[in-house]
Amino acid sequence: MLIAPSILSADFGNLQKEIESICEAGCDLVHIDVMDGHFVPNLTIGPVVVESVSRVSSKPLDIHLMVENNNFFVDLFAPLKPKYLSFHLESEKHPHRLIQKIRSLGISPAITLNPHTKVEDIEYLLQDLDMVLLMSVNPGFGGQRFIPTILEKAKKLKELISERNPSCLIEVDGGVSDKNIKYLKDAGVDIVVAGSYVFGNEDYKKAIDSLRV
Ligand SMILES: O=C(CO)[C@@H](O)[C@H](O)COP(=O)(O)O
Repeated sequence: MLIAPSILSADFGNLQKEIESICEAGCDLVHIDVMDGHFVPNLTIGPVVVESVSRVSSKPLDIHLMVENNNFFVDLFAPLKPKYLSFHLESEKHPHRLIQKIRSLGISPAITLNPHTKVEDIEYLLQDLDMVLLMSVNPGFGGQRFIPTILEKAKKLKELISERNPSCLIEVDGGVSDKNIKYLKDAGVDIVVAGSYVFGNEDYKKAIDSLRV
């Protein structure tokens, strides 16, 4: 299981220290939530802050766009060379085209599904994706409760992935903790995003290690 702490729950007054601490604590990716105030009712950070994060992070960036105008935001963030760049299926009319564009920029393309969206909706995109991000809360805020139906959804997705593109990874984001990590592992999840669970713990290493099942 790979662990990607979401910096949405970090102390933004001490962001450099926070990033260095999670990297030293052994995280695998640094997860960055980009929100535009339209697709979701919250606003977060832009490329200026993310560029600063990339300079102090020793781990690759995993950027999750929660925006309406995906093309505009892909152009903004691609120069920062994240490992993954994901966008929401629900906000994109031409997901296949955007996946090709992200790949052509040398970045691993990923797609995100809201809790209500069926995994079958991306069946014919799977062969072009490196990762699928399943939201286990409604996007927009940290600290929400985990939606358990995501476990069934992850299992269905795993089946589709094994038929269509076994190297595509499954990431789950929202309400992840030591209470549900075993179920996520059993459902075939490869990467978990954890915000409040990691940053709300006094010992980041202990929190990250507890998710490494
Ligand atoms: O994308 C989002 C929220 O939209 C997530 O990345 C949250 O930031 C995860 O926070 P926790 O649920 O782990 O506190």
